Amino acid sequence: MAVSTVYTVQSLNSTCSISTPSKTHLKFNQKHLVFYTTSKKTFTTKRASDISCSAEDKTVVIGLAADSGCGKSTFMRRLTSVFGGAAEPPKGGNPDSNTLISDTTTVICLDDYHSLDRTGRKEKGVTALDPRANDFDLMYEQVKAIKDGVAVDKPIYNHVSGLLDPPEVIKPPKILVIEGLHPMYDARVRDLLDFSIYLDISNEVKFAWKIQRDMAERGHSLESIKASIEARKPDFDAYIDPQKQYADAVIEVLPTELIPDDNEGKVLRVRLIMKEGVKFFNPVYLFDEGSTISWIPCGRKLTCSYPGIKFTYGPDTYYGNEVSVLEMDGQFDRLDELIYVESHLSNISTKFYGEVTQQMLKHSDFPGSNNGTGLFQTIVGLKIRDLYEQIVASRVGAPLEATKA
Ligand SMILES: Nc1ncnc2c1ncn2[C@@H]1O[C@H](COP(=O)(O)OP(=O)(O)OP(=O)(O)O)[C@@H](O)[C@H]1O
Ligand SMILES: O=C(CO)[C@H](O)[C@H](O)COP(=O)(O)O
Repeated sequence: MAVSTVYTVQSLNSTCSISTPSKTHLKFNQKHLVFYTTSKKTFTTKRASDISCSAEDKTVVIGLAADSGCGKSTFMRRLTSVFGGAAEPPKGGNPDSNTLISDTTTVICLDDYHSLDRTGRKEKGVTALDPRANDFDLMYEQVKAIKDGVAVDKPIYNHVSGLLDPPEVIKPPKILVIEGLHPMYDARVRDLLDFSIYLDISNEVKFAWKIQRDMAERGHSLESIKASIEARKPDFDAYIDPQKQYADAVIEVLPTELIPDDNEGKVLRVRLIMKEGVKFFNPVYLFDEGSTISWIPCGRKLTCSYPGIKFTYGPDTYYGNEVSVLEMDGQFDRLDELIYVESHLSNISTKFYGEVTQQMLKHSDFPGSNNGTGLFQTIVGLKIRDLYEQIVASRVGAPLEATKA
């Protein structure tokens, strides 16, 4: 007889209210929770989306969207560093796993939800950016399950072989980051996100970064890089780029305006676009919240060589939403002097004076450490830590969801 039970899922961190026969065992198997009777025979299955779990200890889910080669991995390294501890692939697992696990965070790559492997995409004539090459039902079911404290068997897309490998177990972490092409594409997945970020790299800059990586590190020719960018563009414009309208924070990377007709693409103008009114997220500001400010910090306290550095800050609208925008054009000559800039920024969610500068110095070898990309990625990392801590604090004392009769 079915009875309503408040069920603490074994070895997981959540309490779920599920209608089951008493003394059943639970296991998450791809899209479904499988209920076993004590004799271990499969009794029934239930979709993860039909289960309600208590808020306590629920995984906080962060979405990071960007095209390939746009700095997601670099951003992830900065983010996990803010929480301390190294992020590593699952121990003893598939060496080609795309997952990175640290004490606090688990980063999963949404490429793992490609439903078509490399050959399948070629046969069907679709790119990996096309929604038809991705399994959004499974993505939703599994992210929902993890958020509810249930471990999942997540598939692995192997970038070396281009095949779908056997799945790996993902246990619910404190913070789950879903990074890739489509974290905000499917409305159901989007609704699971506690915070979302879009890395918006302009075509000129994307091209320069791709050349740097794929020519220097992967031996691709200039023509093949150009052809790959061109081939992806229609699907990028149709399916990836529109996600930025949903992001709580966008890091936009553009060519500098400090050098007239610059075509080198080395000096960057970076804009941190922060949505107003997002729960647990207070946008960063320069000098005076809500004002419009233009600031050139170069002089006695900040060494700047040509073309210098310019900050701007102010309110704006972005896809119909009220936002605050902090912009940095130019690059730092001396990273230790960043403390001067840091001391003029507010709401940066540091735990001690100079934490942004410390993080930037710690990872001075990461790409973008001398400009706004590194600075704003570090700040967003600190804001995510703050958001996580606020969510956890808000849950203390939150009542368990009532058991359904
Ligand atoms: N802020 C930056 N400044 C300059 N170059 C950068 C920056 N971020 C990334 N790059 C360049 O772009 C390349 C790709 O960066 P990264 O691996 O972080 O991107 P990704 O989005 O994770 O890529 P993929 O999805 O293809 O694995 C780096 O090797 C580097 O050459
Ligand atoms: O856009 C991508 C996401 O990073 C990749 O191109 C996609 O995952 C397909 O992978 P591969 O190029 O290895 O077949």
